[in-house]
Amino acid sequence: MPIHFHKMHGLGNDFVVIDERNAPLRLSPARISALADRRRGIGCDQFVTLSQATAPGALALVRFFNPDGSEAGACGNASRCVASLLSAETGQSDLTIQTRGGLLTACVHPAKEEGRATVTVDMGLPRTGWQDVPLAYAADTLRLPLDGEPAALSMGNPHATFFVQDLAEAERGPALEMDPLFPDRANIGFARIDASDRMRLRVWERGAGFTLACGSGACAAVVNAARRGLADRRMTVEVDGGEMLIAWDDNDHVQMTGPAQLAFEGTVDPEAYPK
Ligand SMILES: N[C@H](CCC[C@H](N)C(=O)O)C(=O)O
Repeated sequence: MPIHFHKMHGLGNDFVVIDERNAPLRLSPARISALADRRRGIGCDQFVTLSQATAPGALALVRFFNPDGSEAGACGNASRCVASLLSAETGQSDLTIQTRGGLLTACVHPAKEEGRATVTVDMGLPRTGWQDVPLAYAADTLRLPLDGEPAALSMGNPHATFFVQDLAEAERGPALEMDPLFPDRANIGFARIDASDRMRLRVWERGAGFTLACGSGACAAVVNAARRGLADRRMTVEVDGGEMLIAWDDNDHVQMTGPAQLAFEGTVDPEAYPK
């Protein structure tokens, strides 16, 4: 049976969003991977499903899948996109979504253009324990025992941030994702601090490769920079696809503000893809 999907993006980090709140689809990882394929499927950096929330007050349970079929506990850019969809559906500008990483509240700012919104998501508390990331063994998450001494934390998904002068170092991303220090693999960020309130960031995403933007990676990079005393708690993060504003508030929650854009809608028959 053909199903409806939204194709959306946040700063070029792109998503297929499927609403299965009324009819659970139970797509297998192989099928998600096939649908996410850019040549043989619809193509996306993350495949996103909305199902019935189990937490009171949440509008949907939102799950994020990488093109390799693995599941991520958090995705900042997709959270903004889903919030804008649910806001259009309900008329609410403040809303809550449930993710594997926890409950997230979002504020959808009044749209200036059709199909494009600016959204702030409270991405919650960064978790800096070595078991939170997780790491394979106890180590200081402020300076991991790896060449370049990245800092690591969880935003609901694992991130390591390297502070570099030259973004060409990002070519180390693929090998670092698989480093034995990260039993669940990790998203690997390379941040160049350009001013106390500005950084340039590239992220090699676990299960997805380089993307034009990584919201949770931007949150992690700003928190890690502040923890290391390298920059302010509020920064503009420039990624390949544009800019996000990240603020690590006094209550330690991380607020992420950026765009959410609808590209197109369509229908697809999942049965036509390998199981
Ligand atoms: N693009 C996403 C992150 C996806 C993370 C995923 N690659 C993982 O395995 O954790 C973001 O905007 O936060």
